[in-house]
Amino acid sequence: MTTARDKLFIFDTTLRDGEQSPGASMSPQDKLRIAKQLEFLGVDVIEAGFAAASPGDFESICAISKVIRNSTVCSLARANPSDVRKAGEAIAAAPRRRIHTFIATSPLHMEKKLNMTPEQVISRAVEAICIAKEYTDDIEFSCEDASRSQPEFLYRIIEAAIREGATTINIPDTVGYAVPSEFGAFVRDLREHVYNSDQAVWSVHCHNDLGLAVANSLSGVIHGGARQIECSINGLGERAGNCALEEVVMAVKTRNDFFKLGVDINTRQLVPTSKLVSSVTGFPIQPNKAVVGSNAFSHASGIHQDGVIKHRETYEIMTAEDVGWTSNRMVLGKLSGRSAFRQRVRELGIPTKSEAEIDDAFARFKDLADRKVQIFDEDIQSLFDAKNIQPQEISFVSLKQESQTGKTPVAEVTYMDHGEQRVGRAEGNGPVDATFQAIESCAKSGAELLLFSINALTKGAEAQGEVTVRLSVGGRVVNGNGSDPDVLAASAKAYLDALNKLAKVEERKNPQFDHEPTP
Ligand SMILES: CC(=O)SCCNC(=O)CCNC(=O)[C@H](O)C(C)(C)COP(=O)(O)OP(=O)(O)OC[C@H]1O[C@@H](n2cnc3c(N)ncnc32)[C@H](O)[C@@H]1OP(=O)(O)O
Ligand SMILES: CC(C)C(=O)C(=O)O
Ligand SMILES: [Mg+2]
Repeated sequence: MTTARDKLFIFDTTLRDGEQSPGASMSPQDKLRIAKQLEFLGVDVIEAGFAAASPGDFESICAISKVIRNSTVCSLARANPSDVRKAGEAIAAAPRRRIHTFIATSPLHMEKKLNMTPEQVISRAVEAICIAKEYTDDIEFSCEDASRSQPEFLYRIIEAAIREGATTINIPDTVGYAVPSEFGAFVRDLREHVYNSDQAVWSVHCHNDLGLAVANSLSGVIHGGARQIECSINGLGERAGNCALEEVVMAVKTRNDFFKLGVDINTRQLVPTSKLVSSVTGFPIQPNKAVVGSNAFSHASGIHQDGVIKHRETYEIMTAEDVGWTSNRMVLGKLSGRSAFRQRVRELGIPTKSEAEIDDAFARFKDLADRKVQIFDEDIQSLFDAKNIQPQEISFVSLKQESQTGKTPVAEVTYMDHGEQRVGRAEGNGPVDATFQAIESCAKSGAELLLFSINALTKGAEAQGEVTVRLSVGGRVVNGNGSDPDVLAASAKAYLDALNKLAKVEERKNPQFDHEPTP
């Protein structure tokens, strides 16, 4: 447990600034799911929305306030009485509740946007804080566009805000204009010149227009003395986004020797939270994204793979498990070496008689990798299978489909499993899903579908469809392919092909593998 002095508060704004990402609008149900996950992750504050923005946002903050118990629930409000009252009403049910009121303080914004004098801006801020006090004693005040504001004006407005009752002072780099050393010094200068600065927690809110949001936030903490960082999952936010929560948290944790600050975040929930936000918003996570990208703990080059196999820390500064991945990953390709190849062969349970046999297969592997971008487990298997081709044990027989607009599609798939005929029938979200569910109703493999793609093998409406599915079970990943003029039949064939490959991996690992059909 960390003490108040050395604790760094994590203020999550995925549901407010995150939703300002063009295209990232979230339904109230989605927001509630994300809020619960953020609470589980352990964030100190959840900025649940902007109550005055719409009746939907108001209701969604109310709903979140009713269920969240361990994080503070916060609503944003402009510095006007009606926004502040709406925010206060929306968060009323939360045991820990905060009103976050803001007004722009840069000459540009005050003159061109607000059309207010600096004195009017100060009195608006003070009035908003005064009204907020009717609803809570946890009040945050933000000087929007602070990094382009004049320090002398900021001293005055911040002093007035704290005097009126603001308990957190947030310094936003609203347009991502700051650079790290300058921003840290800027926050420190404000803290040193505001006479009552010690009566509030100082916070930073950095945007990523120049890709500096995490660096600026950390500088605000280490050089400026801020003790709250405003951030969002996957760095979601207005324009180029906000400081990414997963990055800033792991920076502080991994370099605790330098930061010496406590963050009470359950880091094993970072990847699940990132995946949830990505699936709700439809914003994919780039593979090379720090911490939560699929490549963040993947090693593709032989020298690195060899190092990691010998001693993980040679090329990893965090563990994959600590941020919520199942494990790190060795990706086999043309840059891989013998070490990683040998390890994968063993993991797949492929029997080998000698090092020479592995060397021989490795030479063929390099040749294949020169021609194929990604090498999957079944490609490795096939290097050894070439001499010992086994018949397909699971094979497609026929498919019946019932699809009609407005009705749930139903599929019936007949297939052979080690000599037994199996017939599976199921409904699904679409015809392809119904087909896969029908197979799973018999096969019960528990496989997760990682990829589904269709290509036309020939031109024209009668084109043969080639389907690829990628399945994962217990860390094993295989691809299955199927082709047929009927893309649904091609999909069923591809799924069954992948199940075949999974079964072969099991057979190799455990020769006693039971072929009895599932009842
Ligand atoms: C930096 C940030 O991220 S700030 C948060 C940004 N988020 C959002 O804007 C999302 C939610 N916003 C909305 O739904 C709408 O903009 C509303 C409901 C808040 C306001 O809608 P409208 O009343 O139609 O106003 P509109 O959005 O066109 O203009 C904003 C008005 O607020 C004023 N304003 C802007 N910021 C502030 C502030 N912090 N305090 C007081 N007034 C402000 C503007 O000067 C403008 O006033 P004007 O209409 O008198 O010129
Ligand atoms: C409302 C404030 C904190 C904001 O989002 C910004 O200035 O970027
Ligand atoms: Mg912002």
